[in-house]
Amino acid sequence: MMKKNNIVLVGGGSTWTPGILKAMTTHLDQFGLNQVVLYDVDQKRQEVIGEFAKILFKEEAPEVEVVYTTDKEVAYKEVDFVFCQMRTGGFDMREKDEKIPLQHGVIGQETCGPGGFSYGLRSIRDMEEMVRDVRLLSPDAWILNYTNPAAIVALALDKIFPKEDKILNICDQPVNLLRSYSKLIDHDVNKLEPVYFGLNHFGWFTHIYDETGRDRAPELKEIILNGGFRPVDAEQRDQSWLETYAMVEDMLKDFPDYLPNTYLQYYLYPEYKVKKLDPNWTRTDEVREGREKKVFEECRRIVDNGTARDSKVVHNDAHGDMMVEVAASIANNERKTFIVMVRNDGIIANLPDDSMVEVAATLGANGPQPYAVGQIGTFYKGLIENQHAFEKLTVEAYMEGSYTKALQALTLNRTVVDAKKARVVLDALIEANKDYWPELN
Ligand SMILES: NC(=O)c1ccc[n+]([C@@H]2O[C@H](COP(=O)([O-])OP(=O)(O)OC[C@H]3O[C@@H](n4cnc5c(N)ncnc54)[C@H](O)[C@@H]3O)[C@@H](O)[C@H]2O)c1
Ligand SMILES: O=P(O)(O)OC[C@H]1O[C@H](O[C@H]2[C@H](O)[C@@H](O)[C@@H](O)O[C@@H]2CO)[C@H](O)[C@@H](O)[C@@H]1O
Ligand SMILES: [Mn+2]
Repeated sequence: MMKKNNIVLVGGGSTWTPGILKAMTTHLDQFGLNQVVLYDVDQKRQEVIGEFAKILFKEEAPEVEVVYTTDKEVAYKEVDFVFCQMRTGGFDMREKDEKIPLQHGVIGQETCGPGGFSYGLRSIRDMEEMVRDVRLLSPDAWILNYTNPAAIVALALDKIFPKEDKILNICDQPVNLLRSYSKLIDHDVNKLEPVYFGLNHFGWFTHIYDETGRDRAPELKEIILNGGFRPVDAEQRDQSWLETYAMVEDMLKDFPDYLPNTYLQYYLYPEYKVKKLDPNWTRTDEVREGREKKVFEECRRIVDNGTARDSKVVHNDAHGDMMVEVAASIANNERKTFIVMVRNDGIIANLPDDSMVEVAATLGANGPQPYAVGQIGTFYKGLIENQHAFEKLTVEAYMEGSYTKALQALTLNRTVVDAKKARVVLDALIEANKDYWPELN
């Protein structure tokens, strides 16, 4: 009989939580549940989503106990899986991460460049605390992390907890791209086998094999070069995401070797993207007026009506499916393939062992078993080594409280480059983050 798991969702008041919970109710035959706990530091957000969760599970899976709390002792007690998706500082701080760099003529983005650096220094602190708290009450739980910037969080956790073998950092962007490719070639996504290398939000698909062993990447590149690229769920996307996917065509024209992750646009075309971005209206504004508003209004409506059966907003997108399928693959030792972050240790032969690379791996009860990538070409090696140096210096700046390392990190980042600009942006971010960052001297 399938094991029934106790899980906790950290960042239970997240805009993604309803979709993840819905995915849990549709995957109960793959991932058994006994108890779902939602934990958040924000009682108000947690209550809205928590009351929605109670209704959803009462209707779809009444045997599962649902609890929501702001008490860590309740949240982390005897859990099998921690799904972590916190946002330290909330959307107020995301807005500053995006707008402050843009005010200085530099890319302002949640996970890339100075914005990612800024968010990274906030996330590390809370993520470290979460791991320590979880380990006190659930020493054997798997910690599945989605908190961004996942690249920096993954590297920091690897440095702070080098012996941990039950923390896995994952991003849903590769699977979203894979789903979008599958639509372009009208092929079942579950029958496509990707070969992928890079860092999080900084990688490339080299091959997309189908079940006959044929590589569909050349065909996909042709389709995108001739007809552009749209996400699989284009109808639900805001304009900025459609523009982001469209940039894949530009990247392929310039660098036709591989299919790029969408986030590479910020590193390859920083000047072009800065001109396109508006320092007074960024992705945070779009999310606040769009997803956040819709999700909370819908959850309140469901709570008022006492039923979630008629809900269209709380849908089951790639994000929720992947989170549950990852947990199921570990819980049932399914050894399915996912693209995840792991310590390099020779997987990409000519990159530093201590980088946290994003590659395809089978996932089972003993964790990820990555597929070897081998040597990568000079252009990709150069880009990744530079980005890894940025990530490593960011983590070291946090751990050592080092202003110099922070300045080095930002100067190295391809979205900044100029050291004088790096200093101005860093000083502005220090001021904005004084309630969150360690002191940098
Ligand atoms: N890995 C990926 O590919 C991926 C995909 C989507 C979202 N995310 C990440 O998921 C997270 C949530 O995103 P969102 O847009 O829904 O943000 P959100 O602000 O709506 O949700 C985050 C929640 O975390 C809570 N929180 C903050 N600090 C906390 C802490 N220390 N402990 C517990 N809860 C805490 C907040 O109160 C908030 O309710 C972000 O980190 C985002 O970057 C990652
Ligand atoms: O700007 P946001 O808050 O909408 O999204 C930021 C996240 O973007 C990526 O996630 C995609 C995800 O791949 C897809 O499944 C779908 O649900 O949309 C998301 C974006 O809207 C990225 O991988 C995450 O790391 C970001 O947090
Ligand atoms: Mn991501």
